[in-house]
Amino acid sequence: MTLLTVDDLHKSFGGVMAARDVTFTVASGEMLAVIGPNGAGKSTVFNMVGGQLTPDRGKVLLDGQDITRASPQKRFRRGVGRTFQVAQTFLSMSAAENVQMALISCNRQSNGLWAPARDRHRDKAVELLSRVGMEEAADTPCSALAYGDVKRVELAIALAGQPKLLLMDEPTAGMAPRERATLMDLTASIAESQGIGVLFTEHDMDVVFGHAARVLVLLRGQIIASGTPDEVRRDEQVKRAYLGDEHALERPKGMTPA
Ligand SMILES: Nc1ncnc2c1ncn2[C@@H]1O[C@H](COP(=O)(O)OP(=O)(O)OP(=O)(O)O)[C@@H](O)[C@H]1O
Repeated sequence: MTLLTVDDLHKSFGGVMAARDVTFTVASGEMLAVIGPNGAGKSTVFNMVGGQLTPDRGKVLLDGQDITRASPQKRFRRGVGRTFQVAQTFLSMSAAENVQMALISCNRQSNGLWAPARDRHRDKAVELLSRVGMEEAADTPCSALAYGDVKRVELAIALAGQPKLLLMDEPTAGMAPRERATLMDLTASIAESQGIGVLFTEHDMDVVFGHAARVLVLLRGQIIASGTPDEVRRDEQVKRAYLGDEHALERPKGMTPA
């Protein structure tokens, strides 16, 4: 079922066409990666879906509803979630407290008085942490967790908003290769089991070709290819776009075709 429809988006900054004729869809439960060399327009497209940027032309529909001009907050309420880094100031709080804060905020309750809030949504928070395999770390301060585990908490925080569509900007940046695969396997299985569409940008080609169901390639603001990881990897235009980085599109060792 089509969840997100992006239709003919255009965006320019002064003389720079950062996005043009950008059209694609994301289905429920599908992982779609947006890739391209630096400056290709990935963030621009991503931010037009998230609501941080308004397109000059074109439409963004979620579940058939036009959200092109909706604020990020309104999109969030309609089901567009986004992963955010656990803020430095929240690192001293436990994993559960971080998720509880997200639940309090989603439920639009005051979080000004922390003491009474401590128990609010505790069970739900632990349940969300269990979905990302972090139940046992519920009471551990995020500052004491390994980086990959903090990323899982961030995923639980994003899930607190019950997103239909999850936007992940460079989700594995700064992670070790094995941690990257674990996080993306987890994301893919949650997306599939809960019917969440995932749109992510990523520079790491192992993550892209190992975890995306479909890949969209941008170059100078335009989609130059889209398809399965193998289709995209074989595409001559894509190979040329990555010229000078001839190993970027190689299949990671031991991987079978997607
Ligand atoms: N706010 C802005 N003002 C002016 N130009 C911008 C702005 N945002 C993006 N651009 C330009 O638009 C083009 C696309 O940028 P964008 O950040 O979307 O690319 P990207 O693919 O995300 O790049 P990277 O991989 O380096 O993050 C670039 O030429 C960039 O310089």
